[in-house]
Order: sequence, then structure tokens, then C-alpha cells
Amino acid sequence: PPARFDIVTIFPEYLEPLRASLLGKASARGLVEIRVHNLREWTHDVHRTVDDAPYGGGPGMVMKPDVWGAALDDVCPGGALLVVPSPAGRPFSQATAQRWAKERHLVFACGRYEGIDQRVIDDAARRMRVEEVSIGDYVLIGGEVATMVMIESVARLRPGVLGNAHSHQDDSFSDGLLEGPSYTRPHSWRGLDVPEVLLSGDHMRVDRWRREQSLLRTAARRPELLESAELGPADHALLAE
Ligand SMILES: COC(=O)COc1cccc(COC(=O)c2cn[nH]c2)c1
Repeated sequence: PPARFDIVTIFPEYLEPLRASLLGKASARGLVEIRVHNLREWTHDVHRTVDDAPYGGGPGMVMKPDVWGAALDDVCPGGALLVVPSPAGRPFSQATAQRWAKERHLVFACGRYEGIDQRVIDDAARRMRVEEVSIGDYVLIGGEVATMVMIESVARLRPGVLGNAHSHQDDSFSDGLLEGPSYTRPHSWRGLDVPEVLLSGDHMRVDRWRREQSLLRTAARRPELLESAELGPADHALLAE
């Protein structure tokens, strides 16, 4: 059965890239089902108002609870998982993607302005699982781009979506370390040569070299990942050099 992604947004056209290339093909093949809803369909006034001034004052506007409540009543059946992209959310990671890849139905609520009235989250949490999630420590204009990031990372884990079945097994982060450098032909390019070990045909040497490159790159760029990675004695020896 296809994984279902519903997205509620005031800028449906912003989600058009999900219809292109790999995800577009996966939808066409019935592997995933992506449906975009315009929040304004649930407004009650002629001006189709979705926001209002914040109680307690302060800059910006807050998205109205009654409009969002009506939309989520229609879009979310009880069993769905509601995802709210937010700078104030718990960090999204590959582990989150792996967990969500098992879900049948994900609904994404794209906030804008200063955010959605908190009571929308509190009310939704009464009948479904709700996760407020951050894709990084920066502020976007709205949740649409964060939603596309998360849908792409989840959908690619679904069987059949990626051409080569193995291409997400040895992802970055699958062993907790960063991927090292990759090379393809020509073996010499602008005076830069491919590391000789990769041309050696010695698979043991290649595997060991690649592990070393991952460890060195992780130590240099993301040392905090080393604590949670499974390192063997050879790994510790290399890092101690
Ligand atoms: C209850 O949650 C909300 O109201 C969310 O409201 C907003 C308001 C502004 C922007 C966004 C989009 O998310 C991010 O900017 C974001 C996500 N990850 N890193 C940055 C969401």
C-alpha cells in the first residue's frame, strides 16, 4: 500500500517540486501518494483570512486556530501522524526518517508568519500523534521547504522509490559516520589523480581506506558523531594517530 503524504499550506504551488523527477515517478507508480491542500479552503470569510494579531502583543501575526482546526479535521484521520515543521521543534534526523518511513499516513502542517496558534497542536494531540520538528537551527519563511526536505528523506526509504535497491543501505549516517570522498573516471583530471588504492582492485584495502576516510572526515567536520558511532579498535587506533 502506498505511503500517503498530505500537506496543508497557503502556498500549494510551493510544493510542485514534489511532482517532479524521482518522487513524481514514485507517485505515478503508486508507491507514494502526495496530496496538497490549500488552507484557505477552510477559511470562513470573504477575504479568506488565515492569520490575526498575537495575544500579548509583539511583532508579526499568528495563524488562526479555527481555520487550522477545520482543515485538520478534514485532512487527518485518527491514525495519521501530524508533523509540524518548526524552528522550535525536536531535531529531524535520519533516525526520524527511518521511523516515519514505516508510517502509512503522514500529514504536514505548514506554518507561516510567527506560527500556528498553540491550541491547534494541543487539540490535534487529543486524537493523533503530533510531532513538532526542526530541520535545522535557522528560520524559514514557512514550513513548505522543510516539508519537502522531510518528505524526500522519508519517501526515498520506501521500497522501490530509489532505482538501485542498495543505494540507501550505505547512506551517510547509516553507520553513524559521514561518507568519505567519491571518484569516477577519468583517473587523472586537471592534474588531480584518484587515490591509487581505489584503482588497486584490492577490496579489503579499498574498504579499509574508505572507513579511514569516513572516520577522518567525521573527526574533522562532526566530532560529536564519533561518540555515538560503533568504533572498533582499528578505528580508535587510526583516530589516535
Ligand atoms: C507550532 O509550530 C509552528 O507554529 C511553526 O510555525 C512556523 C513559523 C515560521 C516558519 C516555520 C517553518 O519552519 C522553519 O522555519 C524551520 C523548521 N526547521 N528549521 C526551521 C514554521
